[in-house]
Amino acid sequence: MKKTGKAAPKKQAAKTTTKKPAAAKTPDAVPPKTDAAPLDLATLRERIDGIDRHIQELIGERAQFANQVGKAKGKLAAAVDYYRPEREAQVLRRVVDRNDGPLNDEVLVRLFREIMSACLAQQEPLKIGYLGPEGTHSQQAVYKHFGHSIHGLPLASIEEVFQEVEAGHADFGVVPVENSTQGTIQSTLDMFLTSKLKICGEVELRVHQHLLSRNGQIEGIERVYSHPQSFAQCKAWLRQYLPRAEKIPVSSNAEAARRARSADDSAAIAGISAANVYGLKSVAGPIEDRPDNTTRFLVIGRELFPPSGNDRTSLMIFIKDQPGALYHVLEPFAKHGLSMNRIESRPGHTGLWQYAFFIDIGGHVHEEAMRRALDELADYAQEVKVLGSYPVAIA
Ligand SMILES: O=C(O)C(=O)C[C@]1(C(=O)O)C=C[C@@H](O)C=C1
Repeated sequence: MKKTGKAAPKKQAAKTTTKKPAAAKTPDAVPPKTDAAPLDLATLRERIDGIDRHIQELIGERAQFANQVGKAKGKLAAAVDYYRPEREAQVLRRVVDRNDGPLNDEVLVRLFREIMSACLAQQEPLKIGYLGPEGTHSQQAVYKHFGHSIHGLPLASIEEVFQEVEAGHADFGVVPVENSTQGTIQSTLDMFLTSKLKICGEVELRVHQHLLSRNGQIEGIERVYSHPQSFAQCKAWLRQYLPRAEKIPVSSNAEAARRARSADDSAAIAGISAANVYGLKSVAGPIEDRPDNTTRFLVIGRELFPPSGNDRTSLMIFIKDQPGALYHVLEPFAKHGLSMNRIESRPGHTGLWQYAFFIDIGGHVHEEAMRRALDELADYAQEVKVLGSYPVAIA
């Protein structure tokens, strides 16, 4: 959101107990007009100093209560046992509901996530595995979901992220599962064919790609490194501006940035955070062909968490080889008022031409409607695996 730069101060410590009208949610909402003369700079800063003192006291107080909540949970073994994604989702939804501007929902959710992240890290920071190296969009997704008070473990592959969580070396993992421009990341879905891990969260990240190079100049660029997904997201831009440059696919955008830093005639397509990590300059950006380019990531862990009130369930279903089996498998969800957001089939690795259906349904497996639907479809399914029930992504 663009700040308005208007001098009028925000209502001081406004308590908003009622839900705001929809119109007030516009990102560019300006502070209310008053007849009072604008305050001078020194007075404004004095007010800000006062508010900062107040915010700091409240954050300290909140951290103390969070610590007591931790103690009330009893003597638990590790940070992962204190983490409650369903509670975090409820806290953040309330933040969104209360938001009266001028900061937008995304900004406020980010600030509150950081506060909860710091509160939780008082016990011990969570260890989160992701597809590294540092500077990837996966790392950004980790911070968006868990805040910065965590210990990030950059790993070499999606498979390794699963392995490290399974082995208990990481508390959770964050893996990309689909992109709005490029579709499913099949290697992630395939991991669920054999993995026992549960999906315990989802993160949606607007992905902005930049062309990065050592000197920030487009002239003289002979080759471009990037992950194949990122090349595909920037196809039209590359065709227009660098049609003759060699395109070299590598394992991650961060790896592309690492290579581009060693020669002036090379560039990388990567997120802007890779520019900071690898000391590169932005030649152009954002350069993705679709401005709403978004990647959805899954948070994987070892257990299923209780409902948050607005959840999604991911299932993997093998159907019986008989007429109408897929129809009968899907019918109970419609009957019980559960909406299906996504269906995808992948070779099941169980026999020739056998397919696994990956299905996302609104609701949680601990809820009655979902339990009934799962009971009813059992007759037509060879196998049903609940991959997880988790809070729907927030802002
Ligand atoms: O409510 C809890 O169970 C807490 O531990 C507190 C808190 C928070 O800061 O609000 C911290 C970590 C949990 O993941 C959820 C919430």
